Amino acid sequence: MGAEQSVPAGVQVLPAEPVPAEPNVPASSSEDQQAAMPSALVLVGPSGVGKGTLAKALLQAGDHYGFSVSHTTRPPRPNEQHGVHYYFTSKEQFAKEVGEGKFLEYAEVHGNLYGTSLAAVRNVLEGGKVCVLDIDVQGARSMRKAGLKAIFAFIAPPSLEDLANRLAGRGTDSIEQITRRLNNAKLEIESINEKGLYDYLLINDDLEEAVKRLRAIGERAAAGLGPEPGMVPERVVLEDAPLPDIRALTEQQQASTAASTPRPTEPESEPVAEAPTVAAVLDAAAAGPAAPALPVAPAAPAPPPMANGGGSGQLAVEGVPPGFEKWQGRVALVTGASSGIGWATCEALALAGMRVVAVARRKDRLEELQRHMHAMGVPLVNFLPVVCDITKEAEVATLPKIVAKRWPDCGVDVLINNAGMSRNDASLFDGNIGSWVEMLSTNVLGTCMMTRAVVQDMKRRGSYGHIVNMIGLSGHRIPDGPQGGGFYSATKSAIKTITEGLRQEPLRVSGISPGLVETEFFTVRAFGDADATRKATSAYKCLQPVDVADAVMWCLSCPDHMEVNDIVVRPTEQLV
Ligand SMILES: Nc1nc2c(ncn2[C@@H]2O[C@H](COP(=O)(O)OP(=O)(O)O)[C@@H](O)[C@H]2O)c(=O)[nH]1
Ligand SMILES: Nc1ncnc2c1ncn2[C@@H]1O[C@H](COP(=O)(O)OP(=O)(O)O)[C@@H](O)[C@H]1O
Repeated sequence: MGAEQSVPAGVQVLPAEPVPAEPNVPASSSEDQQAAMPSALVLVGPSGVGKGTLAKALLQAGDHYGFSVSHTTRPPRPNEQHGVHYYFTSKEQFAKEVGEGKFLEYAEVHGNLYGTSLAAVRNVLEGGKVCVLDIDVQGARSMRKAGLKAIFAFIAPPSLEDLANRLAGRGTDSIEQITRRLNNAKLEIESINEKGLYDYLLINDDLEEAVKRLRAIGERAAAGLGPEPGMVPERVVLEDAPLPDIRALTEQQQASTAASTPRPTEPESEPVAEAPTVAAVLDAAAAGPAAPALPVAPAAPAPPPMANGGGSGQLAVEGVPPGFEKWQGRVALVTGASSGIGWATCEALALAGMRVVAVARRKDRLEELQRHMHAMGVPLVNFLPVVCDITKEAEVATLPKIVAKRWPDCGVDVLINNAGMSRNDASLFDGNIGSWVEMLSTNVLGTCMMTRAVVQDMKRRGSYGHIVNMIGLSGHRIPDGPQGGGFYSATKSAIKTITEGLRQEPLRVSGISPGLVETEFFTVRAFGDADATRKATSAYKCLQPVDVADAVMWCLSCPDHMEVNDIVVRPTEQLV
């Protein structure tokens, strides 16, 4: 295979070269032993590309193949049978079995959970057969890390247009689901460039041809042979072609099968016009009237293994507090995400499986947060950094649109109003009015505008979530009057009142009131004097941002009948 190759517009991936003849190299005795054991064959690729069809063809081709039946929380399609296509299960049961260590890997895909159980793989392998797995990209990464003896084949569509046609033609998914699957497809296709993830790239253009090629690969797996080298191009360049009109395609498909097939009910919402890459979503947002969003760095290699040894599957197990499962795959927006409590909260939410929108003014800090997320093993598909000033009405109003563009059938379910600031020249007696305005704009108006934008969006979607406001200890007492604490405290008691007021809405609202937390708050208060934080926080061990993030997670994890209204936490040694 050559090195980097460019691709004409509209053509999505480079074709892989045909499978060469078997290498005529005599096997060593240890290779003989290895060869006695068939390996697994992992099929990965976007929804609708034909993995299921190819797997079925393989299984029909000979009895040396067995299928690993996965578990899923998605509802069965009309033609699907429990125990044959999937083991269909509830979220609660899935979570319980994750806790029991039943799964080799699991991941959230298109909003549902899917997992490969040890038993499913063992059943096939113990019968001496090649275990065929149909899993998503995250699952493939986890399986690679787990060291499963397997050949990994990425199945690509000839074009996104074809993929859309197949999804629409299958008639099993709503327009919203097809849109979501196509949006994910681009990112999934980009995973071909992750070095060492796949052994083969197979374009499922002509089905017969694709089956033939897959059977040749399957023969190797059956013989316990490894993959041939060089079967994935050095680099696949994905042209950013607009997504086909899904609604029109679906209508065409339905018209052609109208006589025999009942018309599926169409959701209310409009499909998005295109399924851009991560960078394109953000670029498109940046081109909007306001709220310039952050262009994402080029795709990085697969994240390093986490300290807990987890891939995406384990991430969710280790990071999820009991009761938090209900938020997995849903969207949280955190303001003031560039440092301190906001940063720590983004991290906690993402590690527990939420999609996180990180909002802040400082682009460089958001870029750093993005790199940090990647290093922690958070799939970047779940992270949306947005440069936005919460005191600017137009920018705030754009945020729900940016979120909907990135995750089409989603909206903000959890809002963490964390951004807030103080100034040390804002005493009530001779304070700088500019500093008063700044505090009022950020702490009160910013919080209210953000809340308004999110609540209106929740109303529109008919889906109410949870808002957590950083009230702060200053919402309860006046700490340092001479330094202007009076004005700052006034803004924070406003947040306390606003938090209470929001409880009138059908959403859940919580407040958190931390005392001294070791953050840049004090540096900002001192107009950038970096030493100010050290001075303010060195007398005793202060709270850490992660302590407050833990409190946020607890608020969100409480059972539905329980609403945490305000948590007051101080460092043990803080007296006032
Ligand atoms: N990680 C993982 N992914 C799975 C598993 N089972 C299925 N998937 C993937 O989940 C995605 C959605 O599957 P499904 O809802 O059946 O729709 P499909 O795209 O039509 O096959 C596909 O990419 C599957 O490959 C599993 O056990 N683990
Ligand atoms: N090479 C191909 N050409 C045309 N249609 C195909 C091809 N491969 C699969 N299909 C069709 O595409 C649709 C999606 O295939 P499916 O196996 O369900 O995909 P997946 O399991 O990857 O989601 C099915 O209707 C299938 O018959």
